[in-house]
Amino acid sequence: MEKNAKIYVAGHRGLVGSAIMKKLQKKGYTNIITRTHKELDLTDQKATREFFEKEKPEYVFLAAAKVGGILANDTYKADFIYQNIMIAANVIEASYRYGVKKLLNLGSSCIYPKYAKQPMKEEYLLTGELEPTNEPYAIAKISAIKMVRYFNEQYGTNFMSVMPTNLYGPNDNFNLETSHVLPALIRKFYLGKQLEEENYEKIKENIKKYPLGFGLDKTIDLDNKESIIKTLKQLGITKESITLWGTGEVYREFLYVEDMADACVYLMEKIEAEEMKKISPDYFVNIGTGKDITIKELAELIKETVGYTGEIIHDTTKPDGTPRKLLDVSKLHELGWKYNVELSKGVRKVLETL
Ligand SMILES: NC(=O)C1=CN([C@@H]2O[C@H](COP(=O)(O)OP(=O)(O)OC[C@H]3O[C@@H](n4cnc5c(N)ncnc54)[C@H](OP(=O)(O)O)[C@@H]3O)[C@@H](O)[C@H]2O)C=CC1
Ligand SMILES: C[C@H]1O[C@H](OP(=O)(O)OP(=O)(O)OC[C@H]2O[C@@H](n3cnc4c(=O)[nH]c(N)nc43)[C@H](O)[C@@H]2O)[C@@H](O)[C@@H](O)C1=O
Repeated sequence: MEKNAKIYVAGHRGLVGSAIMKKLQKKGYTNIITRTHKELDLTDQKATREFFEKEKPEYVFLAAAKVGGILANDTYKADFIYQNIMIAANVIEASYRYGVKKLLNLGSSCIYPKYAKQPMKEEYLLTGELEPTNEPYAIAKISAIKMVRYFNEQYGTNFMSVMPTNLYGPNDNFNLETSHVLPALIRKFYLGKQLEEENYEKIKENIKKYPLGFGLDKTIDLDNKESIIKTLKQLGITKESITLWGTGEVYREFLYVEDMADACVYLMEKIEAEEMKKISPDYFVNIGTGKDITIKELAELIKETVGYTGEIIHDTTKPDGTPRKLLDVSKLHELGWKYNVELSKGVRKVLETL
């Protein structure tokens, strides 16, 4: 990729998109184009084609998607399947139609079967039933992977996909209704700690910065201590305890988003679709650390890091999701890339941004 190549980062304000932007700017790329969701709704085929026709990007990072944690995926199933299929279909087809040189499509580790053998190799795709809580999202992600493959096969495009594990980092989604587990737990323990120390000003600041979700932002009175305590209690956050969803017995793997951005730029710079085809006939590679922990262990790590002294409670009325989804990252290592930021360090870096 030439330093003045025209690069389009779709989803540039999101967790991954913003990290890719920072990485590209740091590496001296000077010609990056972006559009906010408001400026360009990628579920709109006409608008997407008009954008590509006008701007003619040479390289595309497809990091725009409707994304959320287990509760959001389980609640808004139609939105997750429709919006993600449309975004992928429109961007991949327009990239072919307007001659994009190379496209990197972001999938997800939840494309693999619920009970896949661990660690999961790229070839395990579509070898078993999916995890119901995020089946819509997974189907949309699998469709995008297959679109990349079949555009390459039929039209000779140079497109490829990556399958990241659970990602976290600065600029994450901290809305306690729609977020993933890691940002949710960092925020829950952080707010619990402020309650222990009666730092109501810090709590007020945090709630002004990030929505709580569940409609609570409309009902909380930030100038009333009782209202703050009552509202946080509804979210399972008190001085005495923090409530987690599910049994806490399931395993998850976590990759710091700056590592993810580094891997995406590395692959875009160094790998062509034909090389990716040697890894998988569907032109994709897993991206992760190759290490996982239980949600219980994750909660203990975050509790320690934050310095919260209360108890941990498990609300087993909430879903666990898939029992484990550890990625086999041996192919990624063969391509010459390895993760850098350990979980304990990444958690501390996120805590600093709260
Ligand atoms: N976070 C994670 O743990 C993982 C993420 N991924 C994948 O990485 C990619 C990026 O995810 P992540 O950064 O976490 O998600 P975010 O939600 O942080 O960012 C997604 C971005 O896409 C934009 N967007 C959503 N819908 C549209 C639309 N219709 N038109 C234009 N823009 C839109 C959002 O804008 P706005 O907010 O304004 O709507 C947002 O800026 C996704 O493909 C996701 O599936 C894969 C595995 C794990
Ligand atoms: C990233 C990837 O993977 C996502 O699936 P997931 O990993 O199951 O999502 P999750 O991070 O929300 O949950 C992980 C585990 O953690 C538990 N858990 C405890 N306490 C909280 C909690 O407070 N919030 C959340 N969200 N989970 C909690 C929760 O019950 C579950 O057992 C897809 O949605 C999809 O987005 C996808 O592509």
